[in-house]
Amino acid sequence: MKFKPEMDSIRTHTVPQWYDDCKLGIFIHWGLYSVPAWAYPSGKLGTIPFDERWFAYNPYAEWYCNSVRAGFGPTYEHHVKTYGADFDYESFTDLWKAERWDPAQWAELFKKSGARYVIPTTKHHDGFCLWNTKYTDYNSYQKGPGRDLMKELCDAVRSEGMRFGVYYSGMLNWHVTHNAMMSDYEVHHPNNITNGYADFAYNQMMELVDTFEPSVLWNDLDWPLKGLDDLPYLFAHYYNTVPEGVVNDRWHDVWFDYKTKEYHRGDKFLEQKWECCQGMGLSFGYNQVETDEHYVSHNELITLLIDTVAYNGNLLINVGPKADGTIPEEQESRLLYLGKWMEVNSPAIYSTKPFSRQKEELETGEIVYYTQNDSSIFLLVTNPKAGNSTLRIPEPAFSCDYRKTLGNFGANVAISEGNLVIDLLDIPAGSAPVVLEFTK
Ligand SMILES: C[C@@H]1N[C@H](CN)[C@@H](O)[C@H](O)[C@@H]1O
Repeated sequence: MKFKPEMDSIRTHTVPQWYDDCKLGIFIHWGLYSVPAWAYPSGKLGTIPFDERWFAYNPYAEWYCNSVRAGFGPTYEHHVKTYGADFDYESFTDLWKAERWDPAQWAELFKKSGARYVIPTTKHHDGFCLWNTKYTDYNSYQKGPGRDLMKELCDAVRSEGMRFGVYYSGMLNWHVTHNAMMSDYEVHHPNNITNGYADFAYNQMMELVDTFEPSVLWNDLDWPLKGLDDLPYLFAHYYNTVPEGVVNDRWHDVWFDYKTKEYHRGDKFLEQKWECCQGMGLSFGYNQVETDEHYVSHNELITLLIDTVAYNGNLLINVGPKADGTIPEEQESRLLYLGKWMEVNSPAIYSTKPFSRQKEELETGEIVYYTQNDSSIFLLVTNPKAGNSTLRIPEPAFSCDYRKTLGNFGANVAISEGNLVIDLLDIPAGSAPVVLEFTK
């Protein structure tokens, strides 16, 4: 066995090339919370104080259970009006049928989007498990849909040639704790800090490793504090079982292969591999209250990917399916649009590395990004003007030869008075970002 259950051994693990190259993944938040599918679209994570103003007005629809437990606020009021004050969260198992779910359709759509890995919630904070786990009957095989949703999805994803990872909420389990969490402190100090719960989480994570041999272990928030000593055993077993496996950074700072960001991007890493996750709207779980206005636009989604890849990151964009197993049209439309763009422009995305300059804002309003591979430098122009326009890039970061545009538009390129001057020709109105390739 290459890895021993000691941190010195674990620290020898490096980020596998596939993870660095693939750049785009699909996150999926699907569970009991998809039945009520209701949250107050209060605002983006990071823009609202992380106190009652966030927790009682939580825009994350997958936090429905906790928002109702608050006992006040819009979600609580919606729950009482819609289901009655005595309707407990676990009763949603009787209403969740997934009657229109076709995992092959999901996998086909994700493949078309250009994504190369898929990470579904196997168990979110509510504690309901989406696989036939032997550690609790509170799962989708014993209750609700009556199916091993993760096995079916894993098979469909892999049959499309994509990698399958698993999200697991190690720290929180609202099937075990019953008080509302109304502060960051309470979220990180739940009262299920028993050794028994730590063992439960460890056993379930080991079961996920042995059952699915997932390409990514995506733990959320933190790991049970009485289970931290278990982690070297978990990581060693995981890496010995899945040699190309990769682990995120939400394990109480014990270890990570890559860093994560959620919505709020702030200062981006460059040397360290990282991943940004967010919904297309303000929520991960499907929120029936959200309309198209809450979602990033089709072109903003592409810019989000570019702004992540140019800084050495991967974008893990979330899909929040409806309880019946269909994907909301607004989300499907954005994934297909992204996929059409990737069909033409993916050479500037897949298997690239950050360039010496990542982004610059031009006086004419365009924002230009750079990526590179061994033979080319790519210049990606977001929000290009319609028709013909001229970009002037002062003190250009390179002097190599212009090769071609990636797409159906023209360009003339020259160096003039120390500027890289690019005439963009025939850009359609509302165009997605356009890409020019230069030969090193
Ligand atoms: C990906 C997101 N992570 C946060 C915790 N930071 C969760 O609270 C949220 O529901 C979602 O799963």
